[in-house]
Amino acid sequence: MTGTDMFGLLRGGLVVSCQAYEGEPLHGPQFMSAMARSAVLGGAAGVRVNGPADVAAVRAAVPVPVVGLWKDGDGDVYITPTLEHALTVVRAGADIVALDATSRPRPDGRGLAETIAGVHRAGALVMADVSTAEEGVAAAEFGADCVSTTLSGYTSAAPPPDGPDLGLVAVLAGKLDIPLFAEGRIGTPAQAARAIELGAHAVVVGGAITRPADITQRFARVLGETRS
Ligand SMILES: CC(=O)N[C@H](C=O)[C@@H](O)[C@H](O)[C@H](O)COP(=O)(O)O
Repeated sequence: MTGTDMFGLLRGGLVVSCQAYEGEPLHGPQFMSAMARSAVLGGAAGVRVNGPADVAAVRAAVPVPVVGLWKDGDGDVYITPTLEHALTVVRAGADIVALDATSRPRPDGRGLAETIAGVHRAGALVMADVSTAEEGVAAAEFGADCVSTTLSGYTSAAPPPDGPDLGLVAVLAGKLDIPLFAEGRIGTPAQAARAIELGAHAVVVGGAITRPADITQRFARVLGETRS
């Protein structure tokens, strides 16, 4: 499938990020493929999945585009930090590889353009996860197929803000001529719709849909305040 076809399938739609970390009750390919199937039943146009095992299981379980990534290492750059990680994610079956496209140095010493070219040679598309408008524009110049606002709020020591960075969505939508994905802390359908109005090609939602412990905590905290 060409990039145009792939992004056509995602236009105006919802990509559900299905991720659970090691140690969490839902960690593991069987749970994440069930989560992805549930998302597709609910109308997801695509899914975003972490790690080769989950990517392979989800690829086999759903017919929609799979955005794959591999969070690894304890450095600043942890979303698909090297070209080798990216190629492993492609081999696992991802259509699009999401990778850190911030201006920070990558641990394998490769530049972003070289990394993107390597993913293209392996037959997949690249989603550039950025934190600023400048990084998004640079990623497009370096050959990324699409940009996502994934890392806004996560590159400094300060805790991330509560809501999504819709300001960045608006600015990048005005600067890019490749698809822009709004991602990060989108917590309500209204915020997702607003991101599309502001020019996003599609919206990625994770925790608000796929993290039941966090969702439960939001309710339990409020009730806890009223319990004696
Ligand atoms: C910053 C980072 O590492 N983001 C990760 C990227 O894959 C995921 O942990 C997020 O769940 C995903 O971006 C969706 O965002 P949210 O869960 O806020 O809807």
